[in-house]
Amino acid sequence: MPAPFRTRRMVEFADTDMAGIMHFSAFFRFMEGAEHALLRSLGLSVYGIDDPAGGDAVISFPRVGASCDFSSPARCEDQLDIDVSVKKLGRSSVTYGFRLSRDGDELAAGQMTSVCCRMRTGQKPEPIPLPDDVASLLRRYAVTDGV
Ligand SMILES: CC(C)(COP(=O)(O)OP(=O)(O)OC[C@H]1O[C@@H](n2cnc3c(N)ncnc32)[C@H](O)[C@@H]1OP(=O)(O)O)[C@@H](O)C(=O)NCCC(=O)NCCSC(=O)c1cc(O)c2ccccc2c1O
Repeated sequence: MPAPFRTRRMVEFADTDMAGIMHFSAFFRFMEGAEHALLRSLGLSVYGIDDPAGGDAVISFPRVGASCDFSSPARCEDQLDIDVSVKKLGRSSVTYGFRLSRDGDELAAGQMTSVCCRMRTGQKPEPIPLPDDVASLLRRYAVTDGV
């Protein structure tokens, strides 16, 4: 099984709540930031990729699902390791899995699903098949057979 993509991020004061622990919404920001870092590491960008059909539409990845389970609190100035893997590659969708840990101890685990879409101003996003080159790059972090 390939190693997950790993990035590290410090918990800032603004990520915490009045109890001094990281707010649940910040976990989603950390997961999203880690996914964007994974895309950058593959030469892709969160701002979009070229339309395989040509033309000037933007191809991007709106989210259709996100969840996270929280098992232990994180505190201001903790350094969190965020591991990202690709749990599922569908026709147009990508489901990422995330593990957030501190010094090897898991604090939270989550997942997010994005759909590859052609985006046109004022129109609903149009799901399109994942371009082969993008799917091939994402497979580097695939964790299940047949992905
Ligand atoms: C995105 C949609 C246009 C998809 O339309 P629809 O759901 O009708 O499409 P399909 O039924 O054909 O399904 C396509 C594909 O998605 C899978 N899927 C659908 N729903 C779910 C779900 N809930 N969980 C898991 N998977 C789901 C389905 O199985 C199909 O998979 P295949 O692999 O078999 O093809 C439409 O759903 C839509 O417009 N939704 C609203 C999107 C939205 O507004 N999201 C919230 C804001 S987006 C956001 O926060 C965001 C964050 C980022 O970090 C971004 C980064 C880069 C770009 C954009 C970002 C972004 O928008």
